[in-house]
Amino acid sequence: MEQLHDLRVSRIIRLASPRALKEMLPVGEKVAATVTAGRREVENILTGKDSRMLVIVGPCSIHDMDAAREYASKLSVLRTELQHDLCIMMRVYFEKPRTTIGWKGFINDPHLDDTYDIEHGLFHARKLLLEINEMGLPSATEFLDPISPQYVADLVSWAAIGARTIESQTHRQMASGLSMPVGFKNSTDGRLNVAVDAIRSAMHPHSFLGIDQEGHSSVITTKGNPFGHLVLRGGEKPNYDAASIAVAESWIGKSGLEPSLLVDCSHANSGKKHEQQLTVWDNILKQKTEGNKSIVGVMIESNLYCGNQPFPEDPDKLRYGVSITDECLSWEETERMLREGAAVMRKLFQ
Ligand SMILES: O=C[C@H](O)[C@H](O)COP(=O)(O)O
Ligand SMILES: C=C(OP(=O)(O)O)C(=O)O
Repeated sequence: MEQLHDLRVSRIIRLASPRALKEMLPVGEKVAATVTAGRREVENILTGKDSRMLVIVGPCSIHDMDAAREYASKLSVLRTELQHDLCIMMRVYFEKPRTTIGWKGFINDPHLDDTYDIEHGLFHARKLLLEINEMGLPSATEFLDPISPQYVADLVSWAAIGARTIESQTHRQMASGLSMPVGFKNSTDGRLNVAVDAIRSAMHPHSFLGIDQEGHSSVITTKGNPFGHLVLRGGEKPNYDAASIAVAESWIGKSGLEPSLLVDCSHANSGKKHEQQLTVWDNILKQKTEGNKSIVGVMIESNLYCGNQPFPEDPDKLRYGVSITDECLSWEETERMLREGAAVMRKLFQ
């Protein structure tokens, strides 16, 4: 008989189960407290019980554990300093959705050399998330692969469904079972309706195919996620200005959702130019000063040093602390803008 299966599969490597990884890298009390408190903070901001601005800030992607740790230790100090006005969490993105092809993030290819050592990627992603939470700094990430949450989602306080997967039933189902609030991005061309559909879909229970903690394929039945919200990331044109925010508010209002949204200062809102994020941030602060209530948070792409660098032919030649995906603001710029933003928020609520 002719072979009928795996005609285009060249390799299958069995991985350790989620439970086995968690036994190797268990959660301690401090980490559990950080994750839970981070999730509650986001929930309270989304429902208006907490009037601070949520700030999800950090590298476009994680590729170097040392640089990520250094960034996290600086950010955890700033989080404490500005905690009365801003709720700061670190963007810790291990999975990258690509427009066509490209490096798909640390979990997929941690050595940056097409060896796809996913076991290493999952281990070190989990280890870094433990370290960041141990600093008292909650983490935010995008979930892209529907299996990876089983390995790391217990360490995440805010999650995103990205612009490229917002219409995917698989991702909406996954979000319905995630334990943290989930931000849904508008589509890459700027449509809001698909993100609103995603939020409404994820609010409901679903049953679907997934894996359990032992790695066995299973029927997963979820309860629905009541903390879905819209993230404006721009599309064919930016959508952070007051007129675009009014359109978003109307979409949310019509759908009966909580009137809370986040603005991504990067991506199509910045034209992927790192310094443009400052313009978006200033505009958001101006809208807040003028009385806007619906914008409850922002996302900022920031690293130790500004800009980005090409994906390396030789990973040893990488510049330390510089993004290998989208452009990022430098740490100095980030610190300055967040201090200014905190001062604006403080004045508003005095
Ligand atoms: O955040 C990173 C990128 O915007 C996203 O992954 C798409 O990147 P690409 O268009 O370079 O593939
Ligand atoms: C890819 C990202 O965003 P978006 O889905 O908005 O393009 C990202 O935040 O890394």
